[in-house]
Amino acid sequence: MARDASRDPSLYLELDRKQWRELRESMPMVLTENELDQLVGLGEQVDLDEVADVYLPLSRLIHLQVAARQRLFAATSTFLGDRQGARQVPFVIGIAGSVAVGKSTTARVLAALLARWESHPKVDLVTTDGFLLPTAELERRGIMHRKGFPESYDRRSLLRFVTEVKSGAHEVSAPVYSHITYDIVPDVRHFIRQPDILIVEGLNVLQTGPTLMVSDLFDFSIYVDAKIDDIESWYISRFLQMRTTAFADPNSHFHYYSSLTDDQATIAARDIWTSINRPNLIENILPSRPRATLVLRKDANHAINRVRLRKL
Ligand SMILES: Nc1ncnc2c1ncn2[C@@H]1O[C@H](COP(=O)(O)OP(=O)(O)OP(=O)(O)O)[C@@H](O)[C@H]1O
Ligand SMILES: CC(C)(CO)[C@@H](O)C(=O)NCCC(=O)O
Repeated sequence: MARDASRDPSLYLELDRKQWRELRESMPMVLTENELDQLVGLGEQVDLDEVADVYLPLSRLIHLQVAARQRLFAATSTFLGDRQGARQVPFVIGIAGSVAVGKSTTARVLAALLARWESHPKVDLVTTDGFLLPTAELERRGIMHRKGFPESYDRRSLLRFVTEVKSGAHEVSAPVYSHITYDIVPDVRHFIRQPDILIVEGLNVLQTGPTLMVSDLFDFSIYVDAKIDDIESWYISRFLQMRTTAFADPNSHFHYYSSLTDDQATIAARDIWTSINRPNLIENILPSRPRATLVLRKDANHAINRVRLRKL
């Protein structure tokens, strides 16, 4: 059996929440309860204690790394004899993890905290959903049932997009995905204009391959982790809740599900989980976990109680 590098104690530091929280040092709490409520997704349970214990130390670590990374870029610039002097290169953070694990909430909370630093106030967030192939193309390729798998994305466009942002392009745009229509929104773009920090959130962003991939451009990466059975139950309960929220919209691709009973909806959700999202987690997402700079591990109640940091 292949050796699992993530078990090598010399590469990683495992900390429980109490140990991690001490690394916050004097970072002030900069979010109010109200601001936090706007950031937390359906079914997620981040509270101000978790922001203080988990996200503030993380914001401090990333802030230190942004400064260090600028010095590294400056070294290359000196080597090249670049007379313009070093420019600020956007710092790119990848956030990976299963469907329904809470990546987008993590991304939004982190973006809000990082934007409070004076030295890097402009933080942008994109999700790789926008780089899914349009439904018509997924159908043409016969892979509608593989949505979220690596082959369902336009990976070349995603790589080009992040490369352009990092190269300092004045304006770069990404396509936009709608969970309501379950498809790319025609003629709508998300514009990014020279951010200090770009967060790229998506299931498979930590994947590597024989060619250059978006993961090669990350300066820091986070994997949001939990037990598979816990994520399944979060997926199912979010699905049940969506009957009266997102699915209730007559335009929703899933509108039909809004009229299902609890039992019927549970069966439907479990079927989607078992046939699409779980296999993707096992085959593609979990194997990318050892690569993450930081793993945030959640317990069944969604609380982040363990952190694993790659120190080398
Ligand atoms: N079918 C849907 N209809 C409407 N909204 C949806 C649907 N599926 C997911 N969402 C919402 O879209 C956001 C992102 O969900 P998505 O499935 O892309 O990611 P996820 O991996 O489940 O996200 P997360 O890890 O943030 O829970 C979440 O806030 C979720 O509540
Ligand atoms: C859009 C993705 C792929 C990722 O966000 C996901 O939410 C999705 O639609 N997965 C396909 C199966 C499902 O509807 O859960």
